[in-house]
Formats: sequence, C-alpha cells, structure tokens
Amino acid sequence: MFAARQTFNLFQKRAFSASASQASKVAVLGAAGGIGQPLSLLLKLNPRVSELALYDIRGGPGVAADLSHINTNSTVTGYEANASGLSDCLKGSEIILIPAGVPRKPGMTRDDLFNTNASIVRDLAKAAAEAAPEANVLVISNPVNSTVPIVSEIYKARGVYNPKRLFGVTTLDVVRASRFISQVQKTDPSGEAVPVVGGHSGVTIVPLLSQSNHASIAGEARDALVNRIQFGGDEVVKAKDGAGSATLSMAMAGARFAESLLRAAQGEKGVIEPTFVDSPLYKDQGVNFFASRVELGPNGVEKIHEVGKVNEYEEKLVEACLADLKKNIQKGVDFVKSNP
Ligand SMILES: NC(=O)C1=CN([C@@H]2O[C@H](COP(=O)(O)OP(=O)(O)OC[C@H]3O[C@@H](n4cnc5c(N)ncnc54)[C@H](O)[C@@H]3O)[C@@H](O)[C@H]2O)C=CC1
Ligand SMILES: O=C([O-])CC(=O)C(=O)O
Repeated sequence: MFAARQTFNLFQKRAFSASASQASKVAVLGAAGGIGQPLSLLLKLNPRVSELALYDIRGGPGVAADLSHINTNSTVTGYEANASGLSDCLKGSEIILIPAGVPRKPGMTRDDLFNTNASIVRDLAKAAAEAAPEANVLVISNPVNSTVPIVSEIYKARGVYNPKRLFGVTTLDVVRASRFISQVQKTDPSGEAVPVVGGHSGVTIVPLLSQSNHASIAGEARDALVNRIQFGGDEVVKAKDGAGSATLSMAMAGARFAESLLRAAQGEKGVIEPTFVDSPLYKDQGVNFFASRVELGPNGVEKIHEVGKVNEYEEKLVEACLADLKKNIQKGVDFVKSNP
C-alpha cells in the first residue's frame, strides 16, 4: 500500500512539475470517451487544476464520481447532458478541452469525420461562446484542420472571437515525432525535439527533420520516418481494428498542452508548444490557420514562431501541406456559413 502510494506520488511529480497552483477551472467536453476519460484522469492528477468540470452526452457524472475519489485537492463535477448542464460546466472555465466526436475506423480519413463532428463542435462552440467567451479553447475533435475554423467562425458571429485563445491540439504529432526518431536513432526520446508544422492530417503534417538533432537523415530512412510521423494516426486506427483511434497517447498529449497553458498563465516565461492557431505565417497565400511553435502566455498566444530554415525536400512538403490545408480550412468556414 505504502509502495503504491509512493509510486503514485512519484508519477504525479514526474508527470507535472507544478509546485503551487492558483484556482484554475478546466472543462472537458466529451469526457466519457476514449480520450476524455484518461485525459480527465491526467488533469485530476495535475495540481495546477483546482476544479475539473466534465460533460458528455452520456456518462459525464459517472466518470466524475469515479475520478472524485482520487486523493488530490481538485474538485470534480460531472454535468447532466442538457443545455443547462453544458452551460454550468463551462461557466468560469479557464480552459475548455474538446475531445467530443466520433473517431476513425480503418479506411477512413480524418476528413471523413467532418459530417458528424462539424455539427458537434459547432454546437459546443456556441455554448462556450455564450457561457465562457474568454476561456482558452483546445480543439481535439477531428478533422482539426476544419473544426478549429468552425469554432473561430462561431465566435466571430457572436463578436467574441479572440484568436489568441483558440488552439488546435497538434501536440501528438510532436510527441510521436520525438518517439519515432528516437527509435530509429536509438536515443532517449526525452532528448529529441522534432518541430512539426502545418496541420493535423496526412500530408498537412510536416515534420522538419532538418531542425532536429539528426539533420543528416536522408534518402529512404528520411522518407520512411516522415511518412510514419504523417500517418502515425493510421497505425493506431489499423491496430485497434474498428475500435477507434489513438486515445491514451492523445490524452497524454492533451494533458501536456493544458499543463503548458496553465504554466504560462501562472507566470512561467518561455513556454512553447506546437499548435494550430490563427496565424499570420501563410495568410498571404490564403491559409489563415497554421501550426508552428507558439509561445504561450497569460493571454494565450504570446508569439507565433516562424517555420524557420527548411531544406528543399521540406519546402516541397510545406507546399503540399498548404494546398490541402487551405481546402480543409475553407470547408470549416463554409460549413458555418451554410449551417450557422
Ligand atoms: N487532435 C488529435 O491529435 C486527435 C484527435 N482525435 C479525435 O478526438 C475525437 C474523440 O476521439 P475518442 O475519444 O477516441 O472518441 P470516443 O467515441 O471514444 O469519445 C467521444 C466522446 O464524445 C462524446 N460526445 C459526442 N457528441 C457529444 C456532444 N455533442 N457533446 C459532448 N460529448 C459528446 C461521446 O459520447 C463520447 O463519449 C475524434 O474526433 C478523434 O478523431 C483522436 C486522436 C488524436
Ligand atoms: O488518426 C486519427 O484519426 C486520430 C488522430 O488524429 C491521431 O491519432 O493523430
């Protein structure tokens, strides 16, 4: 028992190196799902979170009751699946994480999820714009390249859009990139950082190996690694064989991003995460959202970093990315126009 507690405490310390916390309410919409449950668990273990608010169309209160027995200080509340439940869940939130929606099955692209997830994200965004317009919104639901523009259009229509507070969560792409490169190079993944820019699907995921510790990787080894990073999600979809997509690694990635935002909000300087944001980098080419390294601060986005120096091979990857990304973003914008 003592050993178990020691292990648990050690996990908490390792997972989140917070010392003090100020009051931070974090809401999870889609909290009973494959991502929502482990994500909520990790947030319950994070001492920077003082209040955890869980909403789902089914099972929110059950997940909350379960997590509420964990002996960390935060309160956990599950909300009923109705309009007032959603609104109460959102009110006062500093961070709203959205993993609500359907996951892929083998043979599907993320874009194939659009028809179902676009309206789910739109409706949740409407509720968030109403109940907590100043919160940071972290969109996990796919296709991220389109769901993030959907949220921005909903906020714009209500006059509450703040581009510094809207984030598409692309953390899993860099988590994978550092793990995959460490497997090839036989190194410790914690020492590997591969910038990944662009968007979050297929060729819109652009790993910049030339900016990693292993810039000299070339030829087939480079192509295979880039392909694995771009299509890492498919590996999990295939292995789960109809039972969904990445959930546990995504929960870790989402919790890491939320932790980074809380660290930045609580005054830490120099907190940088890759994320898909309203970005000036390729606006001149009609691409209004783009993932790159972003410095976070108390107001959300503090500074959007340039892509930086890329080689000829990566230039081509960026070109292919921009073409797809532009269409994905437009699809989200058009959806809200026709389905406000
Ligand atoms: N951004 C990223 O890197 C990643 C994104 N995803 C995406 O995350 C989403 C969720 O994936 P999973 O958790 O595996 O799916 P899941 O099906 O296990 O869970 C989704 C949850 O959302 C809930 N839900 C559906 N409509 C809702 C609504 N209107 N309000 C509140 N809750 C609602 C469902 O009841 C369910 O509990 C998918 O769209 C998936 O593609 C998955 C992995 C990585
Ligand atoms: O592949 C999927 O559908 C889920 C996802 O976004 C990922 O694992 O990166």
